Amino acid sequence: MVDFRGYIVLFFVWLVSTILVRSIFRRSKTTSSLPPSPMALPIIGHLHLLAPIPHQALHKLSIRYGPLIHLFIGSVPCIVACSPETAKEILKTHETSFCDRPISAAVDYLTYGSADFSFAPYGPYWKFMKKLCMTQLLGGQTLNQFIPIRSEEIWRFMQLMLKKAKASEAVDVGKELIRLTNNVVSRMTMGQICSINDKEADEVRKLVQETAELAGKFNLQDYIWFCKNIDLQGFGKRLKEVRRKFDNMMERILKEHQEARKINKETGKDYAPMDLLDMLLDISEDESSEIKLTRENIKAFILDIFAAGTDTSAITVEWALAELINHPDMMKKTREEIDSVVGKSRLVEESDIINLPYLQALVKETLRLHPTGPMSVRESTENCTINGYEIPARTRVFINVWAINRDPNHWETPLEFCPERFIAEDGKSQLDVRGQHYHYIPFGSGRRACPGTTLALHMVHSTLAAMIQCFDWEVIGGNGTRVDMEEGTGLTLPRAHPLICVPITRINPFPLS
Ligand code: HEM
Repeated sequence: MVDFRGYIVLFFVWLVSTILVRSIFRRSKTTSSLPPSPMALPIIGHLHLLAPIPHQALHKLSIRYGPLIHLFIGSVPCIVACSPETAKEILKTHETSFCDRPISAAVDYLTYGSADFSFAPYGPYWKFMKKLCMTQLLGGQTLNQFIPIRSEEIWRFMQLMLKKAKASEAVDVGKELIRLTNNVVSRMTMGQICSINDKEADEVRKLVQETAELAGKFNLQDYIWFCKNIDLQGFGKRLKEVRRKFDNMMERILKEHQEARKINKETGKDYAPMDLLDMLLDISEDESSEIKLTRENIKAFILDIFAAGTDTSAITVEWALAELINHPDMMKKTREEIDSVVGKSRLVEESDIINLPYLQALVKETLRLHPTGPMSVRESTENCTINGYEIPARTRVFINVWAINRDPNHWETPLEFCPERFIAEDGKSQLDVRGQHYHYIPFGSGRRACPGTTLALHMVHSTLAAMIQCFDWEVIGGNGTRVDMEEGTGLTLPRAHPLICVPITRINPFPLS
């Protein structure tokens, strides 16, 4: 027994001294040329400084330590860029050194060994998929082909709101919006399946939510070197279960698609791809394709689109509505604009958006203060010098989009919600969202910027416009009129408290239905 205790004491002495030697060695080897850094703790590094909401905590640190900070999350070296100037250095001047994304154990497992697009290293496969996204999968022609899907789903959502309004029932706005965007993405990627069957749609939604949660969870195995092979938090079992369910669903849908394609071929019917899965299957069967898409690539790509494309757009609409409820003058102005362009006898459509500059400015201002990708994460692929500091290869890079979008050196009264800042003198909406201006990068910037920007803007504008055109929104809870704007925790900047409202019908553009 005494011997055993002795071994335990020896083990702890060894552990503590190893940690100290590692941290001293790490410091003396690197501190001179790295960006400023707060004091780190052994083992966890600066992890304790990131709570409760990382982008907010990092913003506070940057006020004290400057726009480029060096941190250790556990034993992983990181830098954080919190100003437009440092973001430009990383995203433009030295772009090619920062085109990779770090891959966690959970992401690697969920994406079939990083067979996806969002986390693929910057190389031939990523370039092939990016081109495909921009020209086919998420390109203008495909998005036009799917206009009926988006209008039908908005129509279904509005019918539900009408029903709630009639019964004076409260709605969890965010939850219903996620249902809407999930239906749109499901139908675009895999066809009718999910929208016909509500139970199936709910299952997909739960699966996507759990995937996002697991991918975003802090996993000790990724950050603490001696936990690398120990699953102390028990994530392994949950990951296996989620991937098993997702894989079963995808295999079933893939088989259905393949059978339908076979019948089409046999009967010699005219064939046009119906959804993204069809397009991906076409490419995977194309012998002359420069890259052969595997079944894993296809499944992982679909997962990417769900994970990146559903919550982000839904939560943006929820934040925009919350801001409008708190700013009745802006609600009135947006409504007047919609009424004057669209009238009161039909529902606003995607094609109207171009004529609604105030609505566009409103969405831009929402994306400035509430960017649903609050931090863009990259990894350096080679040694690089930024602002005179040496950034070693394999350093994790956080671009704090949330902090940059409210930088007081670039924005007047940055914390105020003011869509007018996006209206040019000629009355048109100004300042593009696509990463050309480094003080406003809600969709990131450069080669790895968001490929879903156009789809997201279509969804956000038309859903929000329809909600404003047809309903007043009476807030339940809080003080009854003002909505609490506290941020919650999560990868996509969710609200801390759900937005619960009773819709009150203002105009009903579906009188006969
Ligand atoms: C309001 C909605 C959205 C916001 C705010 C948003 C924001 C972002 C941001 C900040 C990034 C990282 C960019 C970078 O590293 O520079 C990103 C990447 C990405 N987004 Fe979006 N996004 C939205 C909607 C969508 C939609 C609708 C889709 C697809 C259907 C999508 C697909 C992706 C993909 C695949 C990536 C990874 C790209 C790559 O690694 O090359 N996003 N998004």
